[in-house]
This record gives sequence, C-alpha cells and structure tokens, in this order.
Amino acid sequence: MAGDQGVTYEFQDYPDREMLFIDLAGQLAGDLRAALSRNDRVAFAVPGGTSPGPVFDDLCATDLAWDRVDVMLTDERWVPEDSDRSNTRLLRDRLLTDKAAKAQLLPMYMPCQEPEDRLEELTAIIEAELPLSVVLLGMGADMHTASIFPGADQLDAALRPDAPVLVPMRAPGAPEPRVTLSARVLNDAIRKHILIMGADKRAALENAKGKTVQDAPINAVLDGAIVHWAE
Ligand SMILES: O=C1O[C@H](COP(=O)(O)O)[C@@H](O)[C@H](O)[C@H]1O
Repeated sequence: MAGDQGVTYEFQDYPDREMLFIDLAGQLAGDLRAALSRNDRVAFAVPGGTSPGPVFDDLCATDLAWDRVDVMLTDERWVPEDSDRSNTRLLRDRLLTDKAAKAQLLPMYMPCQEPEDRLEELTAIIEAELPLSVVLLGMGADMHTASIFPGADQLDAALRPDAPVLVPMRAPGAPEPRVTLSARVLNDAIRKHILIMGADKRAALENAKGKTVQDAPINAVLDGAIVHWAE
C-alpha cells in the first residue's frame, strides 16, 4: 500500500509491460465478471491515449457476458471519430472487437463544434448508467487523469464533491476541447484501476505526493485504487 495524507492505494509493479497488460486484462475481466454476477448490466469506463491499447487487445479476447457490458470513455477529445486523436476510435479498433464486439459502446462525442452543444444529451445517456462498476484510468506525465488537467478552465468544477457527471474542459496542454467524467463519478466506481508506464510517469506519481488536487489531479482519484506500473 502506498499513500499520502489519508489517501491509500495499492501499487502493483510488473517486471515488464507484457506481463502488466496480461495481468491487468485478467483483473479487469475478473472485476467485470463479479459485477455481472450481481447486476443485469454493468458500466465499464476506460481511458484513451497511447497506453491502454495492448490491455484492450487482451481483454477483448476474454470470455465474459459482453452483451451485458456498457463501455464508455473516462474522457474524450472533441474531434470527429475518424481523427487519429479520437479516443472513441481507439475503443472501436482495439476493445469493441472480437468477443467484446457484443458490448454496447456509449457515446462521449457527438458531431458538433463545441462539447457544450451536446453536453445535456451525453450527460443523460451516461447518468442512466451510474454508478460505474469498473473504471480503468490513465495518467499523463503532467499528472492529469481522464481530461482533468492542471491549469484547465473547468478544473474546480470537475473536482467538486457535487460535480456534474460530465465536464467540458479546455487546458493549456490539450490541443482540442475535451469532455471528462468528473472525479466524483470516477470515485463512485466499485473497482478503480490506474495504468501508468515508464520512469517519467512513476516519477510524476511520486512527485504528486503532498501536492494539491489542483496541481496534481491524479491525487483526486488515487484513494482505493490499484495502480499498475511497468517500466
Ligand atoms: O489525453 C489523454 O491522456 C491520458 C493519458 O494518456 P497517455 O497517452 O499518456 O496514456 C488518458 O488517460 C486520457 O484518457 C486521454 O484522453
């Protein structure tokens, strides 16, 4: 167990990335099966970005009742789905395939100029699924998680205990507008995993210790999580 100021999380350190991908996919499948044994449908939120693709490659080939799983993103970049920056595109290509093709993908983007234009519709779809059963999060080297970035315009709104489900976000380090699940929604998940890889991200996680959630938004979701790390 690692922790800081009342925040405790489990840190799983893997000998290499391949072992992390296989083991994390197995743990996610186990959590989803446990949730499916208690519920008719389960909500599963996953990150985009560069890290989770290989985990999705293993997970999508796993036998479970995918037809009862509702998959959503933790956050989306406000770009059309054919953009190679689209997190939805990553999910369609790497997770909603093979056995997991039977899962239902919930939208976190609708074609229009700004996230605010369709926020109510997206919120209504996601709100009906809550609480999340299982969430996988990523983290950037700047200590952002989902699209909760240090210095972002709606940072406080995403971190408030009474935060809305979805928060539109614009941040200096993000080239396009974003939409993100709030920390409240992420923390309400029954099981919470965080995937980080590389020495820079491990140093960033260490560096987050003692910092405020505004300076290190990862601190807002660490409590009770399992952090999976490999070099
Ligand atoms: O922009 C994003 O960044 C984070 C971290 O991404 P990575 O490429 O460093 O793995 C990701 O978790 C988030 O979902 C994504 O939108």
